[in-house]
Amino acid sequence: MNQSKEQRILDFVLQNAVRGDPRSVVDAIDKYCTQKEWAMNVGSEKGIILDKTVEEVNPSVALELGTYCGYSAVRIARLLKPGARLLTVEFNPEFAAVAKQTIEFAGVQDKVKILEGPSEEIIPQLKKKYEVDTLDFVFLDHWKDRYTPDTILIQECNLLRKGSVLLADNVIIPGAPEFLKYIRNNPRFQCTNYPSHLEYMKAEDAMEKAVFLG
Ligand SMILES: O=C(NCCNC(=O)c1cc(-c2ccc(F)cc2)cc(O)c1O)c1cc(O)ncn1
Ligand SMILES: [Mg+2]
Repeated sequence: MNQSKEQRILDFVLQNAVRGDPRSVVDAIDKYCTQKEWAMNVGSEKGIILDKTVEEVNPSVALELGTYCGYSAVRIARLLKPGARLLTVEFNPEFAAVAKQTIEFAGVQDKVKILEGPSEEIIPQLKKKYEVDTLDFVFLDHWKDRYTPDTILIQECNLLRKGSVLLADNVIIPGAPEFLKYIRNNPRFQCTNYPSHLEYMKAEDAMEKAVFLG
């Protein structure tokens, strides 16, 4: 049966990264996707914006929507303090299976829990089933037309607290125009735009940070 691109990326990580070294896993994926096949990881340039935001927030509980191969889960988890955790939601079972192996190879599996299923089903389970009180940090990187409904759902489920930080990937390409309109016109969020580029390409992209004001 033909290997998927995501399987090829994982194989490259297993062959070229160092087990237990998250940085080497991130670098191996970036190398493969630069030299061999493009893939929708947040990438190294936007990855620095992600890193800085995670370091600034220093979350105890972080949520990622859209795990894909686990690249950003490894980037986030490697920066978490002892006892902090990342919950990452992936709808696609093949992606989730690859991400699990990437996360384990990087050695951050104790900090990361992959939740398989549609975000609209999982978000309402976070408090009771996954023992979440509030989310300190949310990275939105899943289907771009889910950014707005899931941000509304997260608020309806009372998962944000004063100072919770949302960071959204791809607000220019593929684009999340409705999300930008929603979040920038919502007085309960303080927004900041971070211009960047599409992963592994020259095309312009950007990330949007939104701090919940309570
Ligand atoms: O999360 C799910 N898909 C990936 C979302 N992410 C993207 O679509 C994405 C796309 C691009 C992108 C940019 C330019 C281009 F020409 C093609 C793709 C870049 C990115 O950085 C992304 O993050 C998903 C799957 C599924 O089956 N069900 C529910 N959700
Ligand atoms: Mg993305």
